[in-house]
Amino acid sequence: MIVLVGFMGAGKTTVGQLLAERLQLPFTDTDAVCEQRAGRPVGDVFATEGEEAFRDLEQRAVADVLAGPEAVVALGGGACGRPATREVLAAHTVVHLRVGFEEVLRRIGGDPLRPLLHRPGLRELHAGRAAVYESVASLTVDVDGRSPEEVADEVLARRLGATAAG
Ligand SMILES: Nc1ncnc2c1ncn2[C@@H]1O[C@H](COP(=O)(O)OP(=O)(O)O)[C@@H](O)[C@H]1O
Ligand SMILES: O=C(O)C1=C[C@@H](OP(=O)(O)O)[C@@H](O)[C@H](O)C1
Ligand SMILES: [Mg+2]
Repeated sequence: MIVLVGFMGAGKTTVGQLLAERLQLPFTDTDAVCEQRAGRPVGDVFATEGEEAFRDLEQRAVADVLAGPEAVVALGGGACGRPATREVLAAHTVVHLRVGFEEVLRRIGGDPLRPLLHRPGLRELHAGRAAVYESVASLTVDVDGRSPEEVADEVLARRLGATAAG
């Protein structure tokens, strides 16, 4: 598996789709799996059942997807908060798409569909999560100011380089 982690707006979903096309692998987004299982959008689950209920649903979705057939997988930005998820990730190639806080605001500052964006303390959440992403990542790619294609190219070049080096 190639698993993409990083903060909201890093481009996990966008770059994941590109990578899957280039590698001719299926693409799975764990938010989409959660929405399918819940029968409604992520924001609705947050609003009606609360964040912890969403995290439970997300933890199960991630575990199931990572136990399935080979794919490119984009996680939701908060999925690595669960210790069980961090443990499962140890068996996979995990790429941290590292995005700066200002870039997050430029990309998705106005998006009403991401419930956490509109909470106080977003900058602190961004800073705190960076260490968590780094703790699970086999590879970190900086994405600020770069197109999805450029980011996908770098992931492929560095991943293949890492494979060739053993
Ligand atoms: N490299 C990029 N440069 C500019 N905008 C991007 C880039 N990657 C993604 N975006 C845009 O940023 C937003 C968030 O991208 P998305 O793939 O949903 O991120 P994530 O899944 O990490 O939250 C989308 O509107 C997307 O079109
Ligand atoms: O960072 C987070 O806690 C979240 C990120 C979202 O996914 P993206 O990272 O794909 O935006 C989605 O799972 C949910 O809104 C919560
Ligand atoms: Mg996404």
